[in-house]
Amino acid sequence: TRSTRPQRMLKAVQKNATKGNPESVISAIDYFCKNSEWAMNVGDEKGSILDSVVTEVNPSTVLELGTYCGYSTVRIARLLSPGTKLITLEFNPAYAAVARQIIAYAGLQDKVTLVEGPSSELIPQIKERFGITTFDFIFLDHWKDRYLPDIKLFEECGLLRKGSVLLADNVICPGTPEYLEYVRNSPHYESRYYPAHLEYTKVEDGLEKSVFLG
Ligand SMILES: Nc1ncnc2c1ncn2[C@@H]1O[C@H](/C=C/CNC(=O)c2cc([N+](=O)[O-])cc(O)c2O)[C@@H](O)[C@H]1O
Ligand SMILES: [Mg+2]
Repeated sequence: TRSTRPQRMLKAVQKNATKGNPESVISAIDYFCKNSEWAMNVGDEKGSILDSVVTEVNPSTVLELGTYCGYSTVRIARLLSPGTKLITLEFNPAYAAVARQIIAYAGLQDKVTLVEGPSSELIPQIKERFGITTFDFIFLDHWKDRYLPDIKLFEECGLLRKGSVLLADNVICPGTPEYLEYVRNSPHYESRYYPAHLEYTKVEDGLEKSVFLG
């Protein structure tokens, strides 16, 4: 049967990137998406903003929602200080299988815990399963209608502390209007929009950074 786009993306990484070199994996995926097939990775422009926020926060505990092929997982994990690991949630087993191989190709498997399953089920289990009390940094890039219910789940499960940073992809395109309205109007968050473009296109999109105020 015909291969899937994630499988073709993995082949492009194995062909064009250098094993153990995260930068070359990122470049190989961006090249694939610009020259072969568009794919819903955060991309290079928004990826640079992601890099700067991760560097600024320098988090000890990190959560990503929506691994997909692991592009943003690699971007984040490559910046974490030694001994820090990130947890990434992905409920599609086929995507998770590709992501594990791309993360391993980058040599970052020891800095990543990929958990297969839906965020709604996994978020309430995180404290006991991974010994995490609160997250310093959370990257949201899964189904757009899950952003709002999942941020409320973070609050209910006590996974946020004063200063926790949430960074959300696609707040303009495809758009997450309910989430934006919530974080921009809630007295419990200080929110800021980073304008950019939808990955590999000229369409407007951007990232919303929201700091939990307690
Ligand atoms: N509740 C959940 N728990 C765990 N994993 C979950 C989940 N919901 C979705 N996922 C996974 O997260 C990824 C979905 C991303 C949706 N992004 C998108 O739909 C998207 C679309 C465009 N676009 O259309 O231009 C551009 C973008 O940057 C995008 O992120 C997929 O890998 C999916 O399996
Ligand atoms: Mg996205």
